[in-house]
Amino acid sequence: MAKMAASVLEHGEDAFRKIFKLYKRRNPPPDFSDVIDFSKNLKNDMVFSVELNPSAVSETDACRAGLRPVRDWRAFGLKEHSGFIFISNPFLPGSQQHWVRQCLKTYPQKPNVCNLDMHMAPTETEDIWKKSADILRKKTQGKREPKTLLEKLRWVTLGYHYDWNSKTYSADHYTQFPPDLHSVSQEVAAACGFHGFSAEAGILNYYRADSSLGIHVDESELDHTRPLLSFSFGQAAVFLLGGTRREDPATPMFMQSGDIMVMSGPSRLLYHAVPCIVPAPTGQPLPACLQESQQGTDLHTDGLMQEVPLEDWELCSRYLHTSRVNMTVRQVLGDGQAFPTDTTSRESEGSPKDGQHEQQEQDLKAKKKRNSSGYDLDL
Ligand SMILES: O=C(O)CCC(=O)C(=O)O
Ligand SMILES: [Fe+2]
Repeated sequence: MAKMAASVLEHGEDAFRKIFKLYKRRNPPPDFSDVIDFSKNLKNDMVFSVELNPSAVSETDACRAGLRPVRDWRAFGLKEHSGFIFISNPFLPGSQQHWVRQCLKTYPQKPNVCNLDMHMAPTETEDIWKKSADILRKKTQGKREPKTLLEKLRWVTLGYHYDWNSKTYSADHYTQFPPDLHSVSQEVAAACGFHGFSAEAGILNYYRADSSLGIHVDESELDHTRPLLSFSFGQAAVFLLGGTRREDPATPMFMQSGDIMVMSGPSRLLYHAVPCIVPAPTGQPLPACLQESQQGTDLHTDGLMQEVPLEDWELCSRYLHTSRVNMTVRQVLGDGQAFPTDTTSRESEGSPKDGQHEQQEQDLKAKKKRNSSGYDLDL
């Protein structure tokens, strides 16, 4: 009770919302000095190193999935958030490019579902990459031109396709989960002690420089004993990890390209949010790990990692100069579990995966209303 009183501040604004607004602010820009940076040598009382299990994933399997040997991973936990594991970029040089291209070129393709499908015909959203590539290549910076479909892409769902309206998954809306993402998720989960993890649903989020993701908890999956995995590429973001109540205070941390987060155990159902994308330092629009060459690596020898042709990478890297892509991977059903026959029951529980994406660039009139892409706007 005392904690509750302390976290609710004057003007009815709670601690999480206050910190969310602080990092979302543009003018003056926020002070990022309290944001945990796992890529640096940390001297932070809240952070501890986590020993992963190097023998859970063979070096060959790790390499097949584009990952360094598990013994070389730098993993961290947070004292206040048991079950939360942060893995600081465990990708092999040159392998992030594969995932970026999958997110921009492959995964948005049918039969996967994206925000544009909510208000466009399937033929119009059939090959977003192809329809955008030539226009994007010719675009001149700073000039006002209509946005391409790739620039309008906000989310893609994979596997069991998340229904943003009912906040449920269902047996009858499933398409094959991408095998490469399934493999990498299985390896990461195993290294963290979760054997037999099965990637069944994915939500990919595409953030532009002014995007944010509102305060929410991911609880629509039916088995919460399975971890939630999150992979980030491109521009860095501030990630806020809160408590079990929406108003609980939140811990800010940077998520940088290649970083992986695992929310498991007690942290599986914690509130979280992404208040902002961090502006890239001037003169360095892409992080160094995305400039590592794929040449000279044996990443592409057995088929899981594909080599990204230069012309594709040019477009991907141009897109990433101002964007961040995040893939969250979920196991929806526990072993032997099935979907309930009446899917409306979860909705009546008041399942709060609300306050989803806020797209600042959206026309102000759309604010407060569910936008046509299926996201709830939060502020
Ligand atoms: O973009 C992120 O880091 C978080 C994404 C997320 O929380 C979600 O998709 O549920
Ligand atoms: Fe989430």
